[in-house]
Parts: sequence; C-alpha cells; structure tokens
Amino acid sequence: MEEETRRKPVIRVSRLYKVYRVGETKVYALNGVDFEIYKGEFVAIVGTSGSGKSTLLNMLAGLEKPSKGEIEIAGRHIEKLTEKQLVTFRRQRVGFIFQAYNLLNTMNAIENVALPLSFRGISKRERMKTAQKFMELVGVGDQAKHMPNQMSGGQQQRVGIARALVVNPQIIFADEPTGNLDSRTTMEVLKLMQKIVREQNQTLVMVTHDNNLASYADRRIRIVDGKIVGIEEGGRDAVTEETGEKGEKA
Ligand SMILES: Nc1ncnc2c1ncn2[C@@H]1O[C@H](COP(=O)(O)OP(=O)(O)OP(=O)(O)O)[C@@H](O)[C@H]1O
Repeated sequence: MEEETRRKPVIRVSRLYKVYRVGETKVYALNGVDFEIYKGEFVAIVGTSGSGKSTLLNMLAGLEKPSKGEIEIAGRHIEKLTEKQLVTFRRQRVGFIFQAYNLLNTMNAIENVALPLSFRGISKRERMKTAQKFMELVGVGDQAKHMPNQMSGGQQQRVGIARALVVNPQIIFADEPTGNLDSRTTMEVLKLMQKIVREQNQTLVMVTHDNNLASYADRRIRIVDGKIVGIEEGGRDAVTEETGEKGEKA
C-alpha cells in the first residue's frame, strides 16, 4: 500500500498526438505517446532535434493543445481546459526553467523571483521574504539586488530556478536548462535540481538532446519521430560524483 501511494502518477499521458499541417503535408510531431511520471521523480525526455520533445513539453505545460489524446496532471484532464483555466493551472501548479533564463532585465534578481507571487494577492513584504528564502535555497541569497546582466550565466540560471520554485509548484518543467552553461556550472545546476526533487519531493521533467545530462535523471523517456522508443530506469548522482572528486566538506 505504501509503495502504491509513493508511486502515484502525477502526470499521465495516453495516446497523445500532435499533427501540424505544413501545406499539403501532415507532420506527426507526436505520434501516439503514452507514459506516466510519478511524484518526486526527475525524468528526462531525450531526443534529437525535431524528435518532438518541445512539442511534448509544451503540451504537458498546457501551452499547446494536443490534436488527440489525454493529458492528466494531478488528476485533471488539461486537454479539456479552456485558455483561461489553463492560465490558472500554469500559475498554480507548474514552474518553468528555460535555457535562456528568461529573466526580466529591468528588475533585479529578487524582484524576478518574486514576480510569480504577484498574481496571488500576497503583500509585497511577504513576497520579498519568500523570494529571499528561495534565493538562499539556490545559493544566490547575497545577490538579491543584482540586475540579471550583472550576474554570470550560472547565477542567472539559479535565479531562474528560484523563480520556478517560488510558487511551490507540483511540477517543474525544464527545457534544456543548462544549454548555455559550461560543464562545471552545468554540474552545479544539475546537483541543485536533484537536491530540490529529493528534498522537496517535487517532480521535475527536463527536455534535452544531451545524453550526459539525461543520465542524471531517475528515468529517461527516449523519443524518436514523435514516438517513444524506450524508457530507461536509474540515474547518476551529481552530488556523490562531485563529492568523490572534490571530497566535499560537510
Ligand atoms: N508550429 C509548427 N508547425 C509545423 N511543424 C512543426 C511546428 N512545430 C514543430 N513542428 C515539427 O514537429 C516536429 C517536432 O518538433 P519539436 O520542436 O517538438 O522538436 P524538438 O525535439 O523539440 O527539436 P529541437 O531540439 O530542435 O527543439 C519537427 O518535425 C518540427 O518541424
């Protein structure tokens, strides 16, 4: 019973299709996809360019409608929601981490992190307090007043992660989150993402073409030409690998 509770799917996708019409031809960006993702999992959706990863992520996040099929997130069929309901769903349930960070350059770091809270009727003081807590969680607590262009790529991505987490989303979607980072910073961001999934029991779905990055996920869903060609279990541990290398201090 305990096992059953732990393995509760938070995302359930069945017979999912997305067909684009390009002139006379039909492009099957998703061609009948089925899978489940469980609470507390870090899952990578892996595929080469054009395989359908972004299409799938956009659909899971409620940014695009499927042509056919079902997407259940936390028990709700999101393919049936109206645009207005989808906006509410995204604000309340999901967080996004993008490759390009997508921080607003006119706001400082903490204001960027606090922004998603402004739709929730929380006082400014409370918003800033929560934002600061998440800035600290991701290791940029001392850079609250910095403008994004005064921060390194890795620091900006940490701010991006804090902004994704600040609303305590059930699910975090990440699209090539380390695409613009060097290998060392990539490892730091990976460590951070693994830590967050483990400590906060959140669910992280990451889209990537990078097999090395994907090897750190608990499971990999491989996609080719809009179809799942394999699901692999087991992932590397960024924290122990780093500890082994550097003998991390307690
Ligand atoms: N708006 C669109 N109109 C027509 N075809 C599209 C559209 N969006 C995507 N496609 C096609 O659907 C397929 C899947 O595209 P998708 O962007 O999901 O791939 P991807 O795996 O994310 O690639 P990349 O890693 O390059 O971003 C491709 O053949 C693409 O050309």
